[in-house]
Amino acid sequence: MSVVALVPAAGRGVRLGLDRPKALVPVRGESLLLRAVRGLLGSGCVQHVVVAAPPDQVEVVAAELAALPHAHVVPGGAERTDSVRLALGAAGEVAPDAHVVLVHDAARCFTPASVIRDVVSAVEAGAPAVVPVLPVTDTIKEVDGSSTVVKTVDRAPLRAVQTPQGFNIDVLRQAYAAAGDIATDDAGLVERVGGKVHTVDGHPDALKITTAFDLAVAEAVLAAEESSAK
Ligand SMILES: Nc1ccn([C@@H]2O[C@H](COP(=O)(O)OP(=O)(O)OP(=O)(O)O)[C@@H](O)[C@H]2O)c(=O)n1
Ligand SMILES: C[C@](O)(CO)[C@H](O)COP(=O)(O)O
Repeated sequence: MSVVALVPAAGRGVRLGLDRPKALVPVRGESLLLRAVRGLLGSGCVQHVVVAAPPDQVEVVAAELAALPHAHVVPGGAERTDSVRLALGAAGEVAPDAHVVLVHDAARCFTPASVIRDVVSAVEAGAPAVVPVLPVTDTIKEVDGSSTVVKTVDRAPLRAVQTPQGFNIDVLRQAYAAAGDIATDDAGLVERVGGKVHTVDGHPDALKITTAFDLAVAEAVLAAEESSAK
């Protein structure tokens, strides 16, 4: 029995606006993707990784990960959901004994190992689907089409969702088999087929690198960590 992680990394990074796919963008000399895959394998609870690469960059991505054992690369799709579906298909061949599957954004490459382990432990303890979450800290308002506030939403029960999201592999396969549409996250597909999704504590370090500001914050935090370690 093993744990396989699927890493959707086929996005273009339009909001980051650089000259290459976001997963291949370096932070202090190492790409987001290399950091994400190494973090999964280094957590001690993931045995196989399947990366969904931009279809025209499969060889570049494979070369990027060549030094890591147990990392496989497949072409991704047009939407994140398509990329995960393709990686999930390949997982059956790469890790036929997998009982737990994680789905982890390459763009959340600073996720602490403790979060990865907590998600895996919760699935192994019997949860069909598990997501790491953080409380919402801003005031949230609903607005209408003319940018006018309709109401202030009670934020107490709201949570911001991170990755890795963990699943019993049969549950995720069933959700993807039933899904006729895309979703912004994988647990959303499990919800649509009536599956129960559990939560564990997320971590601020598991932020998704989306904009140039996020990248600058990551650079600054790593630089500070490196200089305090000297
Ligand atoms: N067709 C796609 C789109 C996204 N992703 C991956 O899904 C994760 C979360 O997506 P996001 O952060 O939105 O990345 P991009 O789609 O690249 O960003 P943008 O929307 O700015 O282009 C990323 O690791 C991204 O590479 C993917 O594998 N396949
Ligand atoms: C999966 C995810 O990272 C959870 O927060 C997020 O939904 C991805 O969304 P995106 O719009 O594809 O960045």
